[in-house]
Amino acid sequence: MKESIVYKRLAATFRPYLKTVTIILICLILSAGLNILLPLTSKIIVDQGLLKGNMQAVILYTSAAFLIVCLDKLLNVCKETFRAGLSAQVTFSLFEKAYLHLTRVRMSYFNRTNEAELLNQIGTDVGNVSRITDSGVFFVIMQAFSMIGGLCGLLLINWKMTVIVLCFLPIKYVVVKYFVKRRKKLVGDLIEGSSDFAQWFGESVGGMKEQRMFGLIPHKHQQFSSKQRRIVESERKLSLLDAWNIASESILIQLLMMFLYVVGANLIFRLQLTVGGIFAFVSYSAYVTTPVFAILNIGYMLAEVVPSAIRYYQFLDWAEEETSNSVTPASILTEPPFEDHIAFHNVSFSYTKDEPVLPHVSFRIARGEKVAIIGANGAGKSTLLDLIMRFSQPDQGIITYDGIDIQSYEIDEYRSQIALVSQQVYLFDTTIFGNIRIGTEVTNDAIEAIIAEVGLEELVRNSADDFPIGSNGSRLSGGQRQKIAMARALIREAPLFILDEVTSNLDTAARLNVQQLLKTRLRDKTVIIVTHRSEILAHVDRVILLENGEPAQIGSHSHFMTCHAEYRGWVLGEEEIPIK
Ligand SMILES: Nc1ncnc2c1ncn2[C@@H]1O[C@H](COP(=O)(O)OP(=O)(O)OP(=O)(O)O)[C@@H](O)[C@H]1O
Repeated sequence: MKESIVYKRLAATFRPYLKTVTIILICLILSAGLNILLPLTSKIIVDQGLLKGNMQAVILYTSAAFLIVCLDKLLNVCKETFRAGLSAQVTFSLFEKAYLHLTRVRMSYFNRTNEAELLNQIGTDVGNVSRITDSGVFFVIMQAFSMIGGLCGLLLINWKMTVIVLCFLPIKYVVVKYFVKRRKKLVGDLIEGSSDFAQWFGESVGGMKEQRMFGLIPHKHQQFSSKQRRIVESERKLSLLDAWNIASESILIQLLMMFLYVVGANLIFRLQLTVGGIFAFVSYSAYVTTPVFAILNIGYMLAEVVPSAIRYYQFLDWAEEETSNSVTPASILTEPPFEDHIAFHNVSFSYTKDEPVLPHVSFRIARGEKVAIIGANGAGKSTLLDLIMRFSQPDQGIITYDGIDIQSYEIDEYRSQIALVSQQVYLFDTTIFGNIRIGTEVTNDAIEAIIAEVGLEELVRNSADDFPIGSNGSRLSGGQRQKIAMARALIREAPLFILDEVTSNLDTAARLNVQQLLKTRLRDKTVIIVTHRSEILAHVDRVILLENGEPAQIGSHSHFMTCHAEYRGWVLGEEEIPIK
């Protein structure tokens, strides 16, 4: 992304707050105007008051200077009030945009990025980008205004000395340019290192059990050291660079002062300049040099903002949103009635080019039908469900819902017609009731009825009403988590019910419960269930068999049990082996 585009987009960030920005600018202009008067009053106090013994002039002009300072400080408080508000609003809106984008990006985005990495990336980028509303930036703007006044003041006092001040500016330009270039590189390294560390950290914490089980801690510690060292080294270099930048700036300013005092003294000795004049000149020269330093230094500050802004805008632009339908917005339908069937028409899908997971899959499931999906590990069962859920999109072919391409439905309305219990359940850190109620407005009685049906009664009876289940249900067993996931799907009363390997953690009684549900609560619903369990397969209407890279085969459980040896193996392999 070009830097010019980044600057344009950063400028656009201020567009909704033009009124606030205008008030801040007015405060800055007034403040700069007042400040320009100060060296003049000092000059008059020295030349007209102190050197001529005129007490009246001293009192009058010191009072004027006092009033100017008071007014300036009041303006500063007013400006800060608006600037702090602006800064808070910009930070909020940048974060909100990023968060809302995350809620809409295609699910495949999360395969590439873990939570820790995401939080680090968005937090760093929003923090850095919102620095454009820092007081430092507005200070630079104010300095630009006072520079013009300062230059007029210098020319009024002595043009020869003004030339010295102006000759000094290119030297600082070259020095600052060098520092900006170095800083950009170091900040880029730091961002990359932090993001790499965050990704590693997220993954390491996620696999903490495995680290302990397989004795990986020394190896992980080594990785930690090298990744953290990269970050602290970049930070150390940045601090050092800052120190050199400040030192070079101070040295250059002092050098300029030295020249000004030597030349100024020469002019005073030849009576071409007054004593008050040299003091006023030195003050005005600071008005000219500080803004130029500050304006050039803004590049130094932007060196931190730009890499973050590039990454932030790339995230907004490149992570494609799932709401960007392939059909035209005008043809989007809001209410999928699901009165008839769901069908795959020659659907192909692959995660990586030329390696189709699902090639040319076609089938039709009528309303109320119970269909099982079976296949070896990696055959594409979960992928097929993701396509139905619109977490992924087919590369070829279409999926229809009542004869209409599912992409044509408004995505939230479409998903509201489906209740999914996925293979990897995610539960929120709230109560059991809170997890079951999620996203619905059901009564406690309805929840209690579902709890009885999925076999969670005992757990609920033995735990307090406000028992928090922990992050992702960490205080529950695998089977209990699966039952909660079942309950929260059942309560949605959606016409299409999808179960992905839900029996994996369930005991015999709970599996029979699922079988029972097919005949009771799910009797009129369309059910798609991924399972290898014979007690469930025996109760479905049809089975869709997926084999790696092959088109789907459709038949009944008894048909596959007689004609498909591998199928028989999967099913019988799932039967419990009796202990002799
Ligand atoms: N996000 C992904 N990116 C790349 N490849 C993937 C991704 N998810 C799954 N795959 C690959 O796609 C294939 C099908 O995976 P899928 O999870 O659909 O299989 P499955 O039949 O549900 O397997 P299982 O019985 O083990 O749950 C596998 O070979 C897997 O490696």
